Amino acid sequence: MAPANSLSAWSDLQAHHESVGKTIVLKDAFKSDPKRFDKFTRKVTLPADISSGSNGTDIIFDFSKNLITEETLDKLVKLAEEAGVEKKRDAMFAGEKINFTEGRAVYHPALRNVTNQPMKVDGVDVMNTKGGVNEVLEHMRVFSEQVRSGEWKGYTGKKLTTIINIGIGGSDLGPVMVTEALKHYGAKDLTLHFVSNIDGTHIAEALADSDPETTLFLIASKTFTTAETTTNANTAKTWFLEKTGGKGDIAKHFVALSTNESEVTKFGIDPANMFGFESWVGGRYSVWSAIGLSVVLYVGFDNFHKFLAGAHAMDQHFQKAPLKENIPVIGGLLSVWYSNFYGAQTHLVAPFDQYLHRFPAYLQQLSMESNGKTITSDGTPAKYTTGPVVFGEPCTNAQHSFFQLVHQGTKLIPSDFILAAKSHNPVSNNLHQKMLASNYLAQAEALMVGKTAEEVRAEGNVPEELVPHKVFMGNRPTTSILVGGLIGPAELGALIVYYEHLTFTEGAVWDINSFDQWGVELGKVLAKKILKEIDEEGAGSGHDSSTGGLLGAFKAYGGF
Ligand SMILES: O=P(O)(O)OC[C@H]1O[C@@H](O)[C@@H](O)[C@@H](O)[C@@H]1O
Repeated sequence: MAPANSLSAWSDLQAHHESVGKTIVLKDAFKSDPKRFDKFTRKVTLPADISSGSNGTDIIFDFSKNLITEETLDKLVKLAEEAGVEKKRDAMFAGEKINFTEGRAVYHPALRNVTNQPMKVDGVDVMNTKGGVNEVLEHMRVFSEQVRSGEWKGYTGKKLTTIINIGIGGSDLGPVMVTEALKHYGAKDLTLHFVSNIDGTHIAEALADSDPETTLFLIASKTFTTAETTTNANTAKTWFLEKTGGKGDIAKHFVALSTNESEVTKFGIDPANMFGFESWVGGRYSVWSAIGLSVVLYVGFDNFHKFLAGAHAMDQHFQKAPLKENIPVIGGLLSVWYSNFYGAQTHLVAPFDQYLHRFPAYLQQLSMESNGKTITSDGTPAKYTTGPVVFGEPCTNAQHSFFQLVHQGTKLIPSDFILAAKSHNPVSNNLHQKMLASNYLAQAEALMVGKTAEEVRAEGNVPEELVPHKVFMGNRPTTSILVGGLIGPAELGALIVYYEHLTFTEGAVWDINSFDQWGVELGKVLAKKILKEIDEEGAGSGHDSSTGGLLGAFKAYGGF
């Protein structure tokens, strides 16, 4: 594929940005077009049998408060066409090796292919082959039901009531985020811990809280070679064997979620207690795979299945909807519009939902590990900016911390606001929910309409020298996502997949490989070398004076 800036739609968008984009005033656009909301709002509906509402759940994506006209959207769609977004999407769903730097298919949609469409990689039916998607799912169902019912017992015959998932990156962020988001559906008698950091505090605190007789460890690692995970897992194993005086049965208390059977076996886990998946599942796309076992244990298999089904519904929308109606495509194109034509460097995602408090952290890996790349498909550096810095926190909290900058700072921060119409906790007769919703609506409105100097003065009693400080420029774009009911498993699945395919669309336009992650390697290699040097005499070798100086100081102060 060609670099994005060589496409004719790109130059066309540049000219369009100069003539229209730069001058569009959103509040005026709404005044002059009463149909603007309808024109730029798109909807998916999740069917009743999977959704949390008895009539199905609509999820509304309101793109109307973005800096676009109908012409802009047409031109962005043209860019997607010229960049081959549809062709690339179809190649992904056909199991082609679109992860061209690793020679792998990108096939996580198969994990949520609950309608059992034929899906093949290298001619192999990944759904029904031995060890394939359906078999692993069945293993997850059986195992989770055994653990949840107490039929699966620890070495002293007790029910397992503490689950410690040890994993990092994609083997942690998905399970953490989803179990938090679906806490309402979680088993109340289960305590979950997620240990990811190599900082010994993380595993120590989880172990201090746990009883070896009733603890189940899930060692979650696609490669089973990640230093943090293998070190934490070994520490957990030592703790378990010490605490049980060597009587503890590893087979009853440790399972592996991985693609690497030989390393799993070396660690001492019976392959019968391994839940596998394939190399075509990228770490940041793995919550749908065996890596999601903690989710299944916590919310039960039926809910996990709905989670997959909601994701599948969004996959189908992405596959079938024409580009101009295609919700993740529009989201991705807007990101390109702001990044490449307005110079935006960031993207804020603010869920107005406490259960979604880890959603922005999850999206950081999804987006920034996928599209934090410079090199395009022909091996040359992109001459345009690529993946934005994604950040966020739940609202209303974020409003009381960094929203100052979003409203009055010098940077353009395209923002997504997410709200569910219904709360799982309608306390105080829904007062909280109504206040939450009023903030969700008010923030997007305030960011758009702003406040002029005249309006500030009209409020009266404002000293003239304070007027400029109280002005809000407005015209700051937001996308409002409204879940027309509760956020249950299916709704959550669909929301995640919206962002997955938004990220796909961005990468497809930018002509980068969204599916490798070479950028995480260099630090790992250097850390290995330095780890050795900590145990050797001196302050290491071949380092710059800062690294060497700090290494020496660390050893001296730490007594190493
Ligand atoms: O699941 P494992 O193999 O332990 O990897 C955990 C994480 O490691 C990081 O360095 C990246 O490669 C991530 O994409 C990955 O999710």
